[in-house]
Amino acid sequence: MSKKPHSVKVPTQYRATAKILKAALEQQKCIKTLIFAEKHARTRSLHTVLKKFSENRVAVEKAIEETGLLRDNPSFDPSLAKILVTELLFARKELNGESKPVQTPAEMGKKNRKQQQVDVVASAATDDSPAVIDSPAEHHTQPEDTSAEVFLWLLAYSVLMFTLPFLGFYGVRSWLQESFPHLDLFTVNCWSVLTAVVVVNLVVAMYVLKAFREKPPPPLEPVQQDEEEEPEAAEPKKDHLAEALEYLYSEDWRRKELPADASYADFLTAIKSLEEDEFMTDLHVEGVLIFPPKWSNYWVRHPLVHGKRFILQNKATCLAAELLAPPTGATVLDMCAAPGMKTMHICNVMQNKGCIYAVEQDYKRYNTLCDITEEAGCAIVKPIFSDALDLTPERFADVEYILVDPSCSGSGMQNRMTVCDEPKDDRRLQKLQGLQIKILSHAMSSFPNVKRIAYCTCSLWKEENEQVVQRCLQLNPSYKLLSCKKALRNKWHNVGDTDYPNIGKNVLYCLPESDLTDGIFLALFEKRREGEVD
Ligand SMILES: C[S@@+](CC[C@H](N)C(=O)[O-])C[C@H]1O[C@@H](n2cnc3c(N)ncnc32)[C@H](O)[C@@H]1O
Repeated sequence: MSKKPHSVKVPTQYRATAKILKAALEQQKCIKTLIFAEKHARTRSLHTVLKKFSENRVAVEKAIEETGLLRDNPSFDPSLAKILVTELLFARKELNGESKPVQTPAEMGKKNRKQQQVDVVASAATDDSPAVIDSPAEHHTQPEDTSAEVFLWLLAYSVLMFTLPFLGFYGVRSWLQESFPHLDLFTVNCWSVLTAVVVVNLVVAMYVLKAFREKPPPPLEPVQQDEEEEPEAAEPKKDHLAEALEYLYSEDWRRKELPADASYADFLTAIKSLEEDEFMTDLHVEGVLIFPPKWSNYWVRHPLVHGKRFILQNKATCLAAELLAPPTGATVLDMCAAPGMKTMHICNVMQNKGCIYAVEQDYKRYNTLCDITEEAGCAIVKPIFSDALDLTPERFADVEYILVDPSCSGSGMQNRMTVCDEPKDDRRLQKLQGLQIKILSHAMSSFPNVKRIAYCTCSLWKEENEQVVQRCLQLNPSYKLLSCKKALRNKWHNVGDTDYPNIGKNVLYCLPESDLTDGIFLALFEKRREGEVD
């Protein structure tokens, strides 16, 4: 065993990951919390290696055991050994750095790839006292009894997945998600496919919330748990997207870019083939970032999402504010606002300048609307607890832009059990349609200074969409439809049913199977000028 005159340190990333693993195993602490409390490391790579370890724990520990890595090197940190072996066998399949503890398994890994065998070699107990134990190439990554275990798990899993659908009760899917949070969305969605619910793996979309608060939120760095001091108030940075991109690059995300003249088909092809560590900026909505579906759980729990620096929002619903396009300083009425996702996005589009009346008739939901918009620092939002049908022209004479997003069947929502297996309930649809027509028609007839109205539902039924539009145009001839597709520079595919003349081609559908978003319907109306006819 030779001592190196100058030891080379194990890379911070491995040491940090090993530290987290140790705390998680010994103190039963939540890995996510530990990851985000880790100051100096790239949280996403920590997440990847730790996830791989938890998926392959049996195999990793078996490999360490059978090679005698820890037995022969008692001072080797067991957590570091687990991380290095995981990285080598199940993650990047190579190790960074020149330190002896890293170098020896790395060389071994090369040999291993050639021989298709696991040949974990122990290195030094510490950086300065490297010990190399060359083990014969007889240890496989998946020991036989592990395969048997995997087989049994798969069998049990398949039985569960094939049996549950026949139980046929609503909410099983959400029960699965709540009870087994480690099942990722893909797994849960696979189960839903088995139940004949058409669920696609939707891309993850989020946008960067501009710094609204007088005192800007902390910079885009992982939030420190034990942070005591409030960050210094400073001028908000101008380009929030650039700041977000910088943050993502520092976390090893790669941006996939398209040529400026890329079509919507090109865009869809590109997002379908996003690599695990790639993201894209959206083709239609400025500031929206698109990630592969597998990262949905990661982002849902991310501190920057919790801190409302990034707002996770289905891309389709971001189109409402994009199409309404109120300029900075405008006066907007959001007639059915809670919980406030679109209100917040409109506020972002307006750069928090102007005024947004956000109306909600359900008290609990109204409170959520108040909380969400306040937390996000949306200073221009004025929440109003009221029935939208009671709003009077006198009080809202200044309104120029209106969003109508009424209650609907929700048949386009992908996270529900009700997508395709729920029979069409004509009576319910008729009732909903009545309310939708009332609210949209009230928007069109009651406010004298309105320029544009966006109507949207998360339903795929024509009763709530084309038919509502048709009836409201009949009742309010002072309005005309604008082409949503044109507003998206023709970079869109799915429009409405052309059996509704002058309506189908102008309205827009987002469809899960083709657009990888929730199922959403959108229509855009403009007030005619004096004497204007078709
Ligand atoms: C589809 S949700 C709106 C989602 C919201 N725009 C968002 O993006 O977060 C419909 C909301 O409208 C509310 N609502 C329904 N009818 C209403 C009415 N007549 N006046 C005010 N709010 C109404 C419902 O209580 C519900 O919260």
